[in-house]
Amino acid sequence: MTAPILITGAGQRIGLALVQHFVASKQPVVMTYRTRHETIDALEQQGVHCIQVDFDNPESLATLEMTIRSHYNGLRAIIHNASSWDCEQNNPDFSQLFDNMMRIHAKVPYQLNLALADLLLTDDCVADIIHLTDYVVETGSPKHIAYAASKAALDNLTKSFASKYAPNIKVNSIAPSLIIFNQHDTPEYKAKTLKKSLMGIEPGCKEIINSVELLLNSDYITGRSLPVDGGRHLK
Ligand SMILES: NC(=O)C1=CN([C@@H]2O[C@H](COP(=O)(O)OP(=O)(O)OC[C@H]3O[C@@H](n4cnc5c(N)ncnc54)[C@H](OP(=O)(O)O)[C@@H]3O)[C@@H](O)[C@H]2O)C=CC1
Ligand SMILES: Nc1nc2c(c(=O)[nH]1)N=C([C@H](O)[C@@H](O)CO)CN2
Repeated sequence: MTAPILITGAGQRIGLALVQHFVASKQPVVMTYRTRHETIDALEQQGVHCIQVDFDNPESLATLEMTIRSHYNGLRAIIHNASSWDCEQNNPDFSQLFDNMMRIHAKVPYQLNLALADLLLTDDCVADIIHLTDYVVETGSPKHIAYAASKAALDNLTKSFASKYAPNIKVNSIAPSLIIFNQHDTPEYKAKTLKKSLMGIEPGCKEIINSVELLLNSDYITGRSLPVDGGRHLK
């Protein structure tokens, strides 16, 4: 029996698309969600193990580790997808914002990678850790300062864990720019954002699915960041 892939923050959008992709390809998957979106019922009916986790809760990591260990003897991969795209404009308490960004984007992946590494080593194939970072790791972001810094920290964790866990576990980042808009995005924001890349499109979750599959199927790529950004760096 193939060991499951663990995906965090998969109750909606990209994480959910990844879960649905793996269900369709018969790859076992276990996911965490914070808010019980209506999607969770359907996933559970399809046999997906959905674990409710709010990583802001200090006990959440120990509880998640215990739950994973009580159900599985190994993991094929961990995909750190959970994220909060928060900004200074919406958070006058900059200290709290910084802590929140660093916790979800860097501290949680750091602690889970250390706590669950032995489960990644039980499979007879090379295992994977994939960090979802962001194009702004390269540039910073004046409107999402703490967010960008925390994603840069996650990108650095990729390098450290790739060295620490080679050759049995590959560790890579996927660094997207626009993949999918949010429901509240205005037409003006969308038009402005589409102009930021050479391709000028909202590509959709398939770009991340394809990138994840590329990394999972590689025997050689590790310690690297896969840019999925429509040529934004050349605009
Ligand atoms: N969408 C895009 O265009 C881009 C996405 N990315 C990155 O790709 C990844 C997926 O993006 P996207 O699907 O838009 O992500 P979302 O903004 O939809 O967030 C993914 C999930 O993270 C969960 N989450 C947030 N905070 C916590 C927490 N404290 N504890 C547990 N879960 C939490 C959310 O839970 P809840 O449902 O409860 O809110 C949400 O379902 C992210 O890492 C993102 O930064 C990077 C660049 C562009
Ligand atoms: N957790 C999230 N991170 C990011 C999101 C998002 O919706 N949730 N969206 C973006 C933007 O698409 C940006 O890449 C382009 O404006 C960035 N990160």
